Amino acid sequence: MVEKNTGAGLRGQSAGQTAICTVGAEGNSLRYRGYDVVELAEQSTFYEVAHLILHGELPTAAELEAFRARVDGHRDLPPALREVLERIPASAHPMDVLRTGCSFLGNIEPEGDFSRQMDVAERLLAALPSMVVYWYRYSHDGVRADTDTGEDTIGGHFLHMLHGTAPGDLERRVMDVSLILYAEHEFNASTFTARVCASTLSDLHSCITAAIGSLRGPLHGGANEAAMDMIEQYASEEEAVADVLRKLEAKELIMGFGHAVYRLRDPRNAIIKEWSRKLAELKDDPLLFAVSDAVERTMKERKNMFANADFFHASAYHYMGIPTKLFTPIFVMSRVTGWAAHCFEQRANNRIIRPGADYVGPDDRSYVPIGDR
Ligand SMILES: CC(=O)SCCNC(=O)CCNC(=O)[C@H](O)C(C)(C)COP(=O)(O)OP(=O)(O)OC[C@H]1O[C@@H](n2cnc3c(N)ncnc32)[C@H](O)[C@@H]1OP(=O)(O)O
Ligand SMILES: O=C([O-])CC(=O)C(=O)O
Repeated sequence: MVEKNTGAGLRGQSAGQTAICTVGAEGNSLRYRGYDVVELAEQSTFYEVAHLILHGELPTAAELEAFRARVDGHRDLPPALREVLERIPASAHPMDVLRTGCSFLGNIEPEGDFSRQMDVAERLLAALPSMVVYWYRYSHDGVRADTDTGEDTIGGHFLHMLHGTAPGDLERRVMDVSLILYAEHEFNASTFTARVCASTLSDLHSCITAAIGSLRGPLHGGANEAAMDMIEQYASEEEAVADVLRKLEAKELIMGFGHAVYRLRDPRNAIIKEWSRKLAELKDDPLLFAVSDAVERTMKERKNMFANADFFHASAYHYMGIPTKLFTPIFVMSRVTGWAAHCFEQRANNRIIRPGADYVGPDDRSYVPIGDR
């Protein structure tokens, strides 16, 4: 008989060291290279945080300008990549589009020597938003969207390309905060995927492509889309509460709740929740926020469970007119910084990642020729 695997999902086990990020000894806080994410979300910009994660330190004013100029200068897409994107149907999931786009870029702009790893990371940071919106606008509206938006933030660039007009200041700031919150999270599933790939000394495009595939699932990054699919069904708070209670009774998962490492709260939730509230006010459209709030209260009261980073991202993105299927790609646009930094860290002190396994299959037996079976 197979015994219950108490170490399932490697939960609670250390799989190595990192200097990039920690959720703290209590698993209740989040720090990027020592800086509290709450402080970063209040005071910094995503470009500063991306520099911190990729280059190890917050930039000086001159370093920030140089970094921004390098990244912004990489937004355009080569014609061969545009052709590939134009062939992908509107029915595709944009996470699959990013997976293909990232992989294709690895063919036409290969990393080659690892000394080019930072160039590749900065190129991907700039190109992924252009890639996903270029495909979206072409496949859905027949428009070849201009990658030259003149926007000086990555979130602003994404919204401008998507809607064809400059976003408002609130939307620009919400996108920047969202990208800060999603940038890095220690040994989560997609980052660990990237590190396993890096540990074979593979190229950075392969590591990031693998990580995109891992983030796509609804138990990880895909939860922001799954949360939206749920909350948009409810016409009132009462309807939301009744349906969540029914789901809990049926032992269904409520997407956007629970966490593999946090036990009391996800520190990112209160931040994005507040921005979602501000957007609801700005748009004079309180329903989705009220429904989300009711779901959060019900989960706390009935299950003692808290919302994770994904839950209020759903309403926040929706208020900014972002189609649901582009939610998880925004996570990619940010987390590419964390993934790349982890690959660099793995490469700097590498040993191939290859855990053991407890064998629970049949005892030894002899081969039986096919005619005798
Ligand atoms: C940015 C991010 O990636 S954050 C995560 C995003 N994912 C989600 O929101 C998906 C919904 N949540 C989940 O599926 C899980 O909470 C995960 C995947 C995040 C963590 O999984 P685990 O570490 O295995 O969860 P954990 O051990 O805390 O689960 C304990 C119990 O709570 C239940 N539970 C966990 N999450 C939920 C949920 N969202 N809704 C209802 N019940 C839940 C589990 O089924 C389990 O019940 P059991 O003891 O009867 O089997
Ligand atoms: O750490 C995790 O398991 C998931 C998560 O919150 C993240 O990747 O941001």
